[in-house]
Amino acid sequence: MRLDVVTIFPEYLEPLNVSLVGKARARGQLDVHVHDLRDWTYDRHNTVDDTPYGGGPGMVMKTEPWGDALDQTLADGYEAGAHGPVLVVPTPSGRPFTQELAVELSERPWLIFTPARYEGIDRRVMDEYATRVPVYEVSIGDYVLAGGEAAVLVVTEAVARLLPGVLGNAESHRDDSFAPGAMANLLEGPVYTKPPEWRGRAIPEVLLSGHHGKIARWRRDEAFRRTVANRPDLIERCDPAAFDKKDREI
Ligand SMILES: Nc1cc(-c2ccc3ccn(Cc4ccc(CN5CCCCC5)cc4)c3c2)n[nH]1
Repeated sequence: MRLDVVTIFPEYLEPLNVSLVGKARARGQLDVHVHDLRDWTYDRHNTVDDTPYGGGPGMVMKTEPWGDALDQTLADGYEAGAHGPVLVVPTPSGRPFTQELAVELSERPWLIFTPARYEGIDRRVMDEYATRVPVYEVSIGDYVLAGGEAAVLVVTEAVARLLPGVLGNAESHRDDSFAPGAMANLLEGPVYTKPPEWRGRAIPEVLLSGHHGKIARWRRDEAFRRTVANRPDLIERCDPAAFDKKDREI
């Protein structure tokens, strides 16, 4: 997969050099290119913003730098043999970024992120590129950030861990909260490791029993409890067949 990011804060994307994404890049599973939007400004102050038409708070990012940057980014990617680009535009007003959307994006060969700052990008930019490539406007949550770069880190990590071979077998995403299967739509339950006792706190006996069926049932019940407590809205999405009443020890 090829990832391009166009930003006025390229240093904000340094975390893409470490950990899971960094390793995937080193292994050649991800080809990441970060571009400074100001490279496509030609005035003395490298201006990327201006006042909003119609008045209102803050500044709006100008069309020309984005147009030149995205044209060049697309041309470079095609030149390098990439294909099927989609634009991923972080915004508070976008569609919710979910595990389902992470899966959809992980199946694309080329993502171009356009994290903005100020009050966002002049609408005509995405109107223009929507005639050429799919544009995904995504929100990573119902809160307002100062810009889109943090969202790029979030989306990139969620997508990268789904790429074949990126997560080791031991870290499978098969049992993710929102992955299909009996645990689908349930939150993660509690996890434990050695020592067997810590500050007078022991491990739930069932986890030491070696009885895999009982352990699986206990984990499902704990996930259910946690979901009821923290995300009751997810319960209605659960598959009732996954919860045979006689099994559940609630
Ligand atoms: N999930 C999530 C993603 C973001 C995100 C993503 C990208 C950018 C780029 C800029 N900001 C800041 C910002 C601040 C306020 C507004 C609203 N404002 C109201 C008046 C008319 C103009 C728009 C919009 C953007 C961003 C914020 N926040 N949260």
